[in-house]
Amino acid sequence: MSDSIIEVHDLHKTYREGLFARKQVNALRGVTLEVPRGCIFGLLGPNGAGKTTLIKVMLGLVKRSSGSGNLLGRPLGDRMGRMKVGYLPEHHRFPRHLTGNAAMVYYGGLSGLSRREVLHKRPELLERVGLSKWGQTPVHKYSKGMQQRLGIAQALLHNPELLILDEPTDGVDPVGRADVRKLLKELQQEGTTIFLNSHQLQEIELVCDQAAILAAGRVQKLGTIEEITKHPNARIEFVLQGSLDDMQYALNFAETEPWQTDGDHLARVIVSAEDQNELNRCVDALRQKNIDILEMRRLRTTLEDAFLNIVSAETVE
Ligand SMILES: Nc1ncnc2c1ncn2[C@@H]1O[C@H](COP(=O)(O)OP(=O)(O)OP(=O)(O)O)[C@@H](O)[C@H]1O
Repeated sequence: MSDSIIEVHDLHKTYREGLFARKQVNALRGVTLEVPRGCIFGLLGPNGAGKTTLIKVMLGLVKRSSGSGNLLGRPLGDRMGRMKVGYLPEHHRFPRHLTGNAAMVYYGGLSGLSRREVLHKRPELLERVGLSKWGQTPVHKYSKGMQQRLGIAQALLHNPELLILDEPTDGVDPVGRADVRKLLKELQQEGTTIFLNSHQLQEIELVCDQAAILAAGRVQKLGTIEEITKHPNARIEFVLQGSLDDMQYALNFAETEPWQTDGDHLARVIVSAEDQNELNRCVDALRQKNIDILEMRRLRTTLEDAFLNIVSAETVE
């Protein structure tokens, strides 16, 4: 049996609107991806990329136009599969008059839990999300970060195997974001798989093991964060000490970016080395000239760079 918790294959979704449904929006145009059990998976994409549509199709809240897939081993939209999912929708709003405690009972009821079951689980969950002292307070007095944490607590009420969070840190300040990250890591350690849809690239980079970049309804890139941020041409940064003339002589065969030097004995230079042989050749040439290699590191692009490259390429096409 596959150990993927989500598998979707060639998913398409076309919304039809307007008079006689003449206007069509192709929100998903052949999405294929797999999410391994136990990982924190990030879905990234610009506005309108199709992220929320993908989540809704996975949950069966929106009907797909074509394609197939399964969620927790059940066909997409199947009720049994959905029962093991905790979901925090984008822009969710709690009824303003409810207290935190009452909101938990209300949402627990929507997940099919009895009041007794909710009362049993509620103290532990509110404690986990740092809201144990706020249960009696009306939700409209909560900050945005507190509301999101309460949203996560309600999504956890029925011990889901998979937690799907649509923009969980939207509008949350840096301290609140760090709290959410810590909570997600703890949940992962306890065996929960987390599917996170976020605009916050740095959040994804800090918390996710794997990610997909979605643009214009298609997966443009999929893999571990390391794979996504790997630079196509390996760039190695050297910090060198010794005679500047000798350094430049030693590396004259290599492709380098402009040198930065202190004008005396120290230099920082970035070398493009296609493979390990070329890197070894640089190191050998430097050492033959008695140059000290103080630092050597492989440069990576940030997730933001990777994202912008992919998204701008998609816009140009
Ligand atoms: N119910 C709907 N009817 C018609 N078009 C829709 C509907 N829901 C979404 N769309 C369109 O489908 C496309 C994808 O929207 P979706 O909300 O899935 O994107 P998103 O990546 O989640 O965007 P955002 O980051 O802005 O929330 C957009 O062009 C959007 O306008």
